[in-house]
Amino acid sequence: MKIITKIINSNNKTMKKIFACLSILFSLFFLFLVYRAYVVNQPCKHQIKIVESASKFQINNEILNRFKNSLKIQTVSYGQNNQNFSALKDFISFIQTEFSDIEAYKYAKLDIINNYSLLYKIQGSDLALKPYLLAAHFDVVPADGQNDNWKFDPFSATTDEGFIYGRGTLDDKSSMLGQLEALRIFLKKNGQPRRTIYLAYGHDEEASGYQGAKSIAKFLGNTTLEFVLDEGTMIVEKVFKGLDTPLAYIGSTEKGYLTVKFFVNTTGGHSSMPNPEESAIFIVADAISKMKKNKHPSFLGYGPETTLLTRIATNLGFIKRVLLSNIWIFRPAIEFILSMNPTTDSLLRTTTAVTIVRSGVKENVLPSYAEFYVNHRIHSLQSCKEVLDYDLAVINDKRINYEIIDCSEPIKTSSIESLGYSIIEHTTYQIFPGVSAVPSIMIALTDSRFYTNLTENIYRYLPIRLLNEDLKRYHGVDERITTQGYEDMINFYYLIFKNTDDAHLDKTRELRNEL
Ligand SMILES: CCCCCCCC/C=C\CCCCCCCC(=O)N[C@@H](Cc1ccccc1)C(=O)O
Ligand SMILES: [Zn+2]
Ligand SMILES: [Zn+2]
Repeated sequence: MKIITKIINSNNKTMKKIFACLSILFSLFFLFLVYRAYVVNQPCKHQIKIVESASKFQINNEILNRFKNSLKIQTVSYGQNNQNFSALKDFISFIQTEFSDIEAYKYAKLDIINNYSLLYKIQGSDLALKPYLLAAHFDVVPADGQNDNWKFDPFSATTDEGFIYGRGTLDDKSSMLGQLEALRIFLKKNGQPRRTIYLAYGHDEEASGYQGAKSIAKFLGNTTLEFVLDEGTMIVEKVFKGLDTPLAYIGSTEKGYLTVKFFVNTTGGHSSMPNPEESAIFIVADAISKMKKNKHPSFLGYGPETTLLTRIATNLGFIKRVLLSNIWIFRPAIEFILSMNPTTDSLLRTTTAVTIVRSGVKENVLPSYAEFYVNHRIHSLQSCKEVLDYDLAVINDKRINYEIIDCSEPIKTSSIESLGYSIIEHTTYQIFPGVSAVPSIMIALTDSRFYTNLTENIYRYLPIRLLNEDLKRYHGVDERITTQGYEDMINFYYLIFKNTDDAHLDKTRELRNEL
């Protein structure tokens, strides 16, 4: 300020002219940034929710108890080919008993794929319309981690203050049971659908999906689908400060996946004569520390997160809207801010999580072996190989070996102009008025990755409203869903069946015009 005052008060006309020109240029540039934020970056038609909300069904105790009973069956996956197979069989019997009417429906067929996965097909009346597929899975992650102190037994399906607590309430039994309840209502009210429906329920999604969804995809062979809707991101409030509008994040792309085991063999010995340079544990600890300090690079401004953040900008206040509408110039500042929140940081880059560390056999023995597992979620602009090469460069220690445990390349981004996206968006506005939909990045893997040969239109989206702090309940403690949330889910899937049946390709634009 002192410099500006000095220039204004000085007799130096040249300085004054330069200052005046710079002030004009800065003002024009600022106006340009504001123009881009408020004129160029408009809430696109997708985000204008003028859709009438639909009449909703009330769920009764029978439907609620059926869902709760499904949660009590402990269909736990511990790893590939390491599952509670008897519980999976019990669950399949439960579903076949509780939804025997669907299986018996004259246009319905149920195939049990690879012994444990389920594929329902409801034959549509209009063979000119492409079928579509709703996916879910009924296996769950364990709920007995060392520090898992649940409020209630994770498999008791206890109801408390409007919430149903249990492993699988969010991930992913609610969508499976919700779809089946909605289908039962749809068939009763409307009879045979026009468009063929597939319901694909995997039994090992939490153990990679290689036995379940991958086998379902193989069974479907050359079937061409209009779209796939699987579990995924959801309606989340307050993902970051200043974002008060609840946004429906419809995952139109999915990050890749790479798990690498790094390990070292050294000489062991008596712990009374330790050599730090030869310590297997120190060697892996140094490697882990290097990985912590060297996150994978941010791709902000180059990947699908750019579209997402630019759309989010239209729901923010002035400063944040100007910032996020001009990522090209404010990239470093935006990166710094988004990197501080694990959820938003996961949009920017390939994430690195050290999830297992093993070494040692006895407290007075120097271990001769140590290993650690790194789980990466790969940004859509990277590949498994690039991520591994970066890890090896960061570790930079020839003593450390590696083994690739699992790898899945990022999935191609699906169009948001498709019938499938339009219907998911439209249905969201019908069930969740006041919500704005944005195409998002599915930061975890879903079974839908196995369906890329059946359609390009794959969306990962769970129709549930959560608060940001609820996200840690996924695979975490006190996973829960409100009874209202489960009711909304059933109504959402009912309208998916109805809207998909009413809309056909040339109606996409009509649907769009309604938005
Ligand atoms: C500003 C943008 C914010 C975005 C908000 C949405 C944030 C979403 C947060 C969490 C996503 C919930 C994930 C729900 C589905 C999880 C599916 C899952 O658990 N998949 C497993 C599959 C797998 C893969 C390999 C081995 C075993 C299992 C996974 O990804 O770990
Ligand atoms: Zn899941
Ligand atoms: Zn999961």
